[in-house]
Amino acid sequence: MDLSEVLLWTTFVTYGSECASGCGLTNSNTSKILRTPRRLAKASVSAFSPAVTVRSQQSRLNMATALSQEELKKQVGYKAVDDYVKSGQVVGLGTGSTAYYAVERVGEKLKSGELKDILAIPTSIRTKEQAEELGIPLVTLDTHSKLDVAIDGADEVDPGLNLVKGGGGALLREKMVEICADKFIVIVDESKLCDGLGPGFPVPVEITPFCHEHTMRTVGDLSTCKGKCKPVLRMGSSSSNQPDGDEIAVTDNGNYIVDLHFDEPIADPPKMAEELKNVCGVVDHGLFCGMTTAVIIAGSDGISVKKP
Ligand SMILES: O=C(CO)[C@H](O)[C@H](O)COP(=O)(O)O
Repeated sequence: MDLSEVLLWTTFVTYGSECASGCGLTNSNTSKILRTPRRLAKASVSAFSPAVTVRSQQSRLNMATALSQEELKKQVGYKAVDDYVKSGQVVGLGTGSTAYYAVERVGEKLKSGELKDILAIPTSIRTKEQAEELGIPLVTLDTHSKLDVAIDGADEVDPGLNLVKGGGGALLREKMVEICADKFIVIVDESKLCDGLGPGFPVPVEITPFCHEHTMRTVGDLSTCKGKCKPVLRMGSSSSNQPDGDEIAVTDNGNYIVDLHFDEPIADPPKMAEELKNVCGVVDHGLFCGMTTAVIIAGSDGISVKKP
């Protein structure tokens, strides 16, 4: 065994050994897996489908892929809590299928007594419900404007640790909470790393329902967007950018989401962030620039940490 194998094995024993049976990959638990990431969509669907009783060799392979990706999410979620959350802290709880495991770990450690006096601020209704089920004491930014740490997933991470977030539709609350944290810890598997934001995952923009078509046009005409992206109004569930319904998707805040589909990497994400923020009718957007304290990345070679 070389060093990377030892690290991977140690990590697996610590964070992943219960995953095959306990990470939630049962049909009754699929609702807890908050969003299926784009690269796993097909694998996960076949793995979760109750109708499939005889699996082909390919779908068994898909099942194995899904399991291992869930293991990776659990590893980073647990590690972020183990490394960064201490008793007495105010903690931001992210949203999504990776953040799910960080929330789970906080609940577990509070129950065992390993963590005490935690106050948590959830970034979505889904996360609030999960935290309440686990008995995690909750507060809001109204009473606690300063957080010690926030932990969340991301849809894309560029080499400068700028992020695209909001695939799960929680970008506004995520940004409001995470911007108030002393440390913002991002947890991803290595499929989320990219050379440039944009082409790998559409950039979500939360807009007011009032005159949303006008706002979409205005966004599409920005210098950083015009001729470079296609704005698509999110339909169906706000927690997925795959159209899965005929109604316009509505966020936890009662707003709509436009997903900006880019073919080429965004040349200047901070400039685009500033342009978007200046549009009247845009509430916020999924570009999280200069916010990251550390990214914990799970890959086939083990866990690594990147800092700016
Ligand atoms: O921004 C988010 C939700 O609004 C999520 O953090 C992001 O979409 C990553 O989700 P997942 O861990 O399920 O891939």
